[in-house]
Amino acid sequence: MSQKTILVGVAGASASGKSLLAETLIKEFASEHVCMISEDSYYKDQTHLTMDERVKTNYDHPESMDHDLLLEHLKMLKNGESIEVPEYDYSDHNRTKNTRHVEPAKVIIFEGILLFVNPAIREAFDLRFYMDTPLDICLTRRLQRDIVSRGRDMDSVISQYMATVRPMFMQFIEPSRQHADLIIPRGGKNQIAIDLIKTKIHSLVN
Ligand SMILES: Nc1ncnc2c1ncn2[C@@H]1O[C@H](COP(=O)(O)OP(=O)(O)O)[C@@H](O)[C@H]1O
Ligand SMILES: Nc1ccn([C@@H]2O[C@H](COP(=O)(O)O)[C@@H](O)[C@H]2O)c(=O)n1
Repeated sequence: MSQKTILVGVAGASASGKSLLAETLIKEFASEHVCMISEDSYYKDQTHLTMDERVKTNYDHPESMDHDLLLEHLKMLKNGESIEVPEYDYSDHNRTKNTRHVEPAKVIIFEGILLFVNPAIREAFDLRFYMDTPLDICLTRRLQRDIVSRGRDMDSVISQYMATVRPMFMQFIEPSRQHADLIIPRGGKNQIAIDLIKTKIHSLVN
């Protein structure tokens, strides 16, 4: 593909609405080639660990991510090469054996909590957005989502939140907002923000 791929990064707290914003943008660009990749696909392989050990991993610390592979993939997409994105299983706390083949589309939206922490990774994005959603709303949404879709119970969500999710947000994620081009309040249903982002992406694509 000769056309340059625009790489968009959406960061913010867990359950702040990153995926919803990305999915909304994909729908708005209906006829064009836009796709989404989750940073969660780049959690390190944990096949060598037992399930008891995997449960104890701090999934909100940058060390839990294979950011080397993510950076390599960002560079490959920019060079017009396709990538094989690992598939992640939250119930197993591990990558599966499957991958998703992703072609260098016109626009690729990456969403993830730690995307703006590593300088080389954040600089690979043409546009950087940060979801500014109050933490109490994020926790309420995370409780519902993790129990319904990620195989968790209320006690495990709350104890993980207190032990790692909130402290790592304070240490790494919240400070990384300074690297965003645009800070988005009111989550993934903020239609004015969506319209502004669409206009900017259109101007970069054309
Ligand atoms: N503005 C919103 N209003 C209502 N529910 C929302 C809103 N934004 C996100 N959600 C819901 O909250 C949950 C977490 O949102 P999601 O986009 O998956 O967060 P993230 O990708 O940041 O972890 C999902 O179930 C989603 O549908
Ligand atoms: N095995 C795992 C892997 C990740 N998490 C949590 O996911 C959150 C990031 O994903 P979002 O879609 O919420 O942005 C992160 O806060 C991790 O705690 C997990 O619980 N288990």
